[in-house]
Amino acid sequence: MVLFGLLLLPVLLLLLLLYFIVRPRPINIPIKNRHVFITGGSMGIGLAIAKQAASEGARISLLARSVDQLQKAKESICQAYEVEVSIFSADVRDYDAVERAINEAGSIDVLVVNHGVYYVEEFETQGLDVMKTMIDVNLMGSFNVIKAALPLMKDRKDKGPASIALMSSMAGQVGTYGFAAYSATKFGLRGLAEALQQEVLENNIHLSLIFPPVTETPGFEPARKTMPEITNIISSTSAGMKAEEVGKITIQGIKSGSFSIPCKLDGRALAIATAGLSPQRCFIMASLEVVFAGLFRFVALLLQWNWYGIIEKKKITEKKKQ
Ligand SMILES: NC(=O)C1=CN([C@@H]2O[C@H](COP(=O)(O)OP(=O)(O)OC[C@H]3O[C@@H](n4cnc5c(N)ncnc54)[C@H](OP(=O)(O)O)[C@@H]3O)[C@@H](O)[C@H]2O)C=CC1
Ligand SMILES: CCCCCCCCCCCCCCCC(=O)[C@@H](N)CO
Repeated sequence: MVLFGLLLLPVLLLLLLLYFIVRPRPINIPIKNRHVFITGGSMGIGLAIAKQAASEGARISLLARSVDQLQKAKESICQAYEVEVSIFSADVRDYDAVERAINEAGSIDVLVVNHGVYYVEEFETQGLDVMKTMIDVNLMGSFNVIKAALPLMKDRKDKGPASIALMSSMAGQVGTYGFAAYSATKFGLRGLAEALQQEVLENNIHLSLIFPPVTETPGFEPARKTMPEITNIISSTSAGMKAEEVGKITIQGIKSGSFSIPCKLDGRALAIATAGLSPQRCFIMASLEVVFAGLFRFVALLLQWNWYGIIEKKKITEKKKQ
């Protein structure tokens, strides 16, 4: 009993301390009757996020390139929910086109920067042009969207809590074989989010980063077929998800104002292992991070041991074949 009390006391003190010091402070971001603008919202994870937001009574705007696909997405949302849906065709690499679309859409309460492309291949064979495409779309495209939206977001009428949510990936927490350029873009989004949060908190704007594992989407189909076997094995460490599940978790995470939004239990462990100096609003999660950091670092080292073993074996069998 006494021993139990002695163990419990420091945990309680830690919880109490973190309850007072976590920054930014916890926040809830309402979705109902607010304007949710989603890039890459015409299919896959983006469309799933749109449907979830629509089911909770938000006004929806979708941005992507293909007008056909946007039209289909709009129809599928309007069939299921009675909400207003606007669509905008623009390439996120074209700043002027993005700015025009966003100005037409009007002040945004929740900006979901979800668009993205992924081409999976070893660094040595992947062309620089393909790498540059990923950087231009995933990273510069995200800068373009936020740059165009921020002035309007700051000027929003209701001044209620607003959100900028960026779609990263587990490959934005762990550099993964075959994902050199892609991982770089997704790690890049984290730097952007951490820095920008410090600048826009005074405007009641709150950043989120979502870290899904492999997810069944139209875009993932071709990627699955061409990815190196080692990439397939390593990325299978975390079980795949359906776009609808990621959509639900994304909206839930945004509403609860979470900075990091992992998608499953192992994702939560990975978020703790890679917490670094990122903000944490929830004192319970903050306490878990403090207590479990060492243990999850150990698990991470075991994973690296496993992955490097797999890579070594594959390279040996490849050499034997030659
Ligand atoms: N699927 C997965 O396994 C995972 C995906 N992610 C991330 O989730 C996000 C969505 O992925 P997913 O749903 O699979 O992707 P999809 O390929 O299924 O859909 C991508 C969306 O982005 C749009 N898009 C692509 N390029 C541009 C561009 N240059 N300008 C404007 N819009 C563009 C597409 O429309 P259009 O082509 O018409 O422009 C489409 O709406 C991406 O950021 C991805 O990196 C993260 C983890 C896992
Ligand atoms: C300490 C606890 C650890 C928990 C397990 C960690 C597993 C990491 C696996 C990395 C998978 C990367 C998949 C990205 C898929 C993607 O982004 C798509 N675009 C793919 O095409």
